[in-house]
Amino acid sequence: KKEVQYGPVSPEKRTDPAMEKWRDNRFGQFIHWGLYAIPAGYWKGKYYKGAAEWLKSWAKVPMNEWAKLAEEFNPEQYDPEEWASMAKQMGARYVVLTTKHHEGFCLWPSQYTDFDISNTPYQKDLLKPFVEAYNKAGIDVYFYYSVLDWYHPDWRYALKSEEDKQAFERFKTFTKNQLSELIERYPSVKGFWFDGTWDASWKASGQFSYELEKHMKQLKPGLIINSRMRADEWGSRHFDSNGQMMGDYASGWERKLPTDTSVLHNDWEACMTVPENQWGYHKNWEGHVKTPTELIEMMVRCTALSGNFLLNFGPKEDGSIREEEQLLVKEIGNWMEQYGNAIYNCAYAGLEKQDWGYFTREPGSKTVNMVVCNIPVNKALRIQLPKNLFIQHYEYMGKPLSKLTLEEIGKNEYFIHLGKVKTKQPFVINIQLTSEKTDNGLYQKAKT
Ligand SMILES: C[C@@H]1N[C@@H](c2nc3ccccc3[nH]2)[C@H](O)[C@@H]1O
Repeated sequence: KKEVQYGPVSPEKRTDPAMEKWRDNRFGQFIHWGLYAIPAGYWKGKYYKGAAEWLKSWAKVPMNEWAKLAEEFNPEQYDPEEWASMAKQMGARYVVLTTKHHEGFCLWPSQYTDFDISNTPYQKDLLKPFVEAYNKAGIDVYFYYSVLDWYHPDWRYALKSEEDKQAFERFKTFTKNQLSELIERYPSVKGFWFDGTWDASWKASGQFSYELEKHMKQLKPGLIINSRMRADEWGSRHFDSNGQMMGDYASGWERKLPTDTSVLHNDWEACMTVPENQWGYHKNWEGHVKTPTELIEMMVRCTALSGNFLLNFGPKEDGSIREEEQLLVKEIGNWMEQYGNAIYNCAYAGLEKQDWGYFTREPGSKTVNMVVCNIPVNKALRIQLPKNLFIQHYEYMGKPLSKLTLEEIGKNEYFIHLGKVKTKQPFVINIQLTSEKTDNGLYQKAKT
């Protein structure tokens, strides 16, 4: 065990109401919006296939040229009420919006930089109406904030000289000032999603990130901060040098999902793009665009492993939402309307995973949700229960199933026979578990 002075600030599994609400939310909307939405993946007529919010880097654009984009940023179609109503329709219970991405441009009028919304034709604060609209829709607001800042003259990737160290001290003060400013200006914010914290300079600032997390939680008790914000004094990120998670939930799951129950030890969240790797708006998505069904299954997998799923949207420069994302709002929204109870407030059910899909369960409930994503060729859904549990009741809410029959096929082992099924989306079967074996003729031989 190593001596770690600047590791976790809060306990690993907070039980306060704010953290319980974070867990209950389960499904969130990520929004990446900034100057990068203007060029949208093209620079001087050339197409760049990399992530659009990184275009400055791919096209090697000098900052004084990139910063000129602020002179044309004027999102006249920006309508946060419309965004919030779409998020509500989709069933998102929280939202994470980029206040400042790696480009350093701030969507709010910051007193600590001139590279912000006040120096654009639009001028007005974008965050205030956003926070109001989403809160009014009952959706919790979180702020994404990139430590990495390509615009700020005192940003350093590494601390190689005394000059670097002095510059980075100024940069850390700037960072603390901006974060305090965001909490003070928008006090209903529920937490921060830090990014851009992989460089040596930040890894050498473990004590600072420890004290910054403490400072922010003193400014706003209950604040929720992701593990990506943190390094310890040894440069270990997300988890300190003794493996203790820093921050309030593990946020290393970017465009990838966990596959086993080892994640259960901590709260965690996976963030996901609709195309393979685009967060900011790109005019032409290349390659595979995930379908609503794929994204629904990812969300279910996260819930089944007690994690959150954060689905990304990249609004256009004018503030409008692209067609593909509008389709997701509708399709995912329909599914959540019918089956959201298998997601919200749910978590790992404690049952052995089966190939046909996922079990989810509201902690402490006797009802287990079977979210069926892959109908077996024999149309029989296998269930293996722990030895002291039995199925007392089972039902399907919704239409696609004609009838279900339950067959006991072994010790605490069952088949649910589906009969005729017609469905295009995953569906949910509820089973009631009981701890005593009731023989109410439920276990009739299956009529297959
Ligand atoms: C949530 C995502 N994190 C940013 C990002 N930058 C990266 C640089 C290297 C490897 C992964 C990265 N993810 C992406 O731009 C997006 O904001």
